[in-house]
Amino acid sequence: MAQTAIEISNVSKIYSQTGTYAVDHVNLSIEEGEFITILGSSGSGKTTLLKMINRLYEPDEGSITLFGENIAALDPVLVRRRIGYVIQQVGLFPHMTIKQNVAAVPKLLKWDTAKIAARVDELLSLVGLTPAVFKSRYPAQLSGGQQQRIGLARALASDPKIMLLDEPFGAIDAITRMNLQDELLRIHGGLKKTFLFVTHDINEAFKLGNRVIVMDQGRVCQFDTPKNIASSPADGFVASLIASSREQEKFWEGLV
Ligand SMILES: Nc1ncnc2c1ncn2[C@@H]1O[C@H](COP(=O)(O)OP(=O)(O)OP(=O)(O)O)[C@@H](O)[C@H]1O
Repeated sequence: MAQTAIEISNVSKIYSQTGTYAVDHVNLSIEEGEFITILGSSGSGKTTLLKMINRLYEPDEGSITLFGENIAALDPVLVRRRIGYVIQQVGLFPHMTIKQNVAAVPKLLKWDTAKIAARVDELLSLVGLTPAVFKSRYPAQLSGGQQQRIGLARALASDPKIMLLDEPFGAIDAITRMNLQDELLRIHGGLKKTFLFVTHDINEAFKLGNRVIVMDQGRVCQFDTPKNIASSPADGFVASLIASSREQEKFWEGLV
């Protein structure tokens, strides 16, 4: 049986400025190797939940364990090194080449030069960019989609077991986004890592996730397979999300 990769027990986060629960008593158990998507509207607590998993934020209540270890007892820097993190604003280092960007964490970990060079080539190929073409370019010389691929390569560099992806394709055009989704599925299938992917797009969530977490106002409304959620929505919010997606389908059917 697969090991539990992430266990979230009764976790809450209350921002002092507003006094309301951004994340409200969340319980989740995620198995190693799963591709989990977190779906919810703006402000539903998706990013806050993700940031508590890599200790960018601390929960006000509850606990989080990664492979059985409570992260509150670990050095936050160590936790972050064990987790790959990709965000919408990729945040590549502008004055470093693509090679230097991808090599940043292995360099911090003091890998030897030959191992780093081989890893950079391997990762660029994995994300679909020819190493010889892209290695010596700077981030500004890449398209948004290519930068996002580099962000993914950089996050994978030290071979973390868990990848957190916060709307990584949010600012990408529809066609590139579809290609990136397919590539991400291929990469996930080959790597056996646990992926947690945040999106507000129901089609993206249902296409990528083997299970989907639906969030609303800090709470988990449903956590199940796309098929089960589509056939048995747990509450009115989930039902309305599915209904809105079906409305869009009808719109397209009406056009052709
Ligand atoms: N640093 C902060 N200080 C105060 N309130 C915050 C902070 N970050 C988020 N919030 C509030 O917490 C709630 C959850 O925010 P969060 O960013 O986690 O939502 P989200 O689902 O990721 O939204 P989006 O899809 O828009 O990124 C929101 O009501 C937001 O206004």
